Amino acid sequence: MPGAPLAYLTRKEIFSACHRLHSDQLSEEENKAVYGKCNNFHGHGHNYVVEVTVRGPVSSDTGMVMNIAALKQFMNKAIMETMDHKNLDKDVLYFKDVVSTTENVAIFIWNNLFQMLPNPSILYEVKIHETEKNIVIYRGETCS
Ligand SMILES: Nc1nc2c(c(=O)[nH]1)N=C([C@H](O)[C@H](O)COP(=O)(O)OP(=O)(O)OP(=O)(O)O)CN2
Ligand SMILES: [Zn+2]
Repeated sequence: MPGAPLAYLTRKEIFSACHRLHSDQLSEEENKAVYGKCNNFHGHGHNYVVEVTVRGPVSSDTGMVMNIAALKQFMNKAIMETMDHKNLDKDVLYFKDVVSTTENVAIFIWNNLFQMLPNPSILYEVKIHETEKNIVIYRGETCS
């Protein structure tokens, strides 16, 4: 809709999960050197704060970019049902061979939502606060 106002809509969800940073591509020693305390055998947990942003025209009919109720449902499926109160490395197949860094969790969420959204082109950003201090943003971009 050329000329329609373009707005950014963000919804936040919080999920609790545990993980261990460990790569099968590395030796035990290399894992300890690369991941330090995060490679501890029994793992650790986070309360991940996820912010999903969609971007699109504000419909003159509904006054919405998309219904937050719909975004909430998609995020429930893409995030809460798949990862809340789970062990990412043992309960989520995606992380069987992918290291459960926050970068990869953001990519996983993006991929899930991209497949679910009726109009995936409005998906703009997945932002994850792994801790108070560690934040990752993914926008579906690839390096050229
Ligand atoms: N590039 C990444 N590096 C690290 C990630 C990650 O997802 N991507 N994750 C971790 C660990 O999961 C860890 O739990 C977080 O590390 P850390 O910074 O030690 O956690 P805190 O912020 O709580 O520690 P502070 O001492 O308060 O900084 C590590 N690296
Ligand atoms: Zn961690």
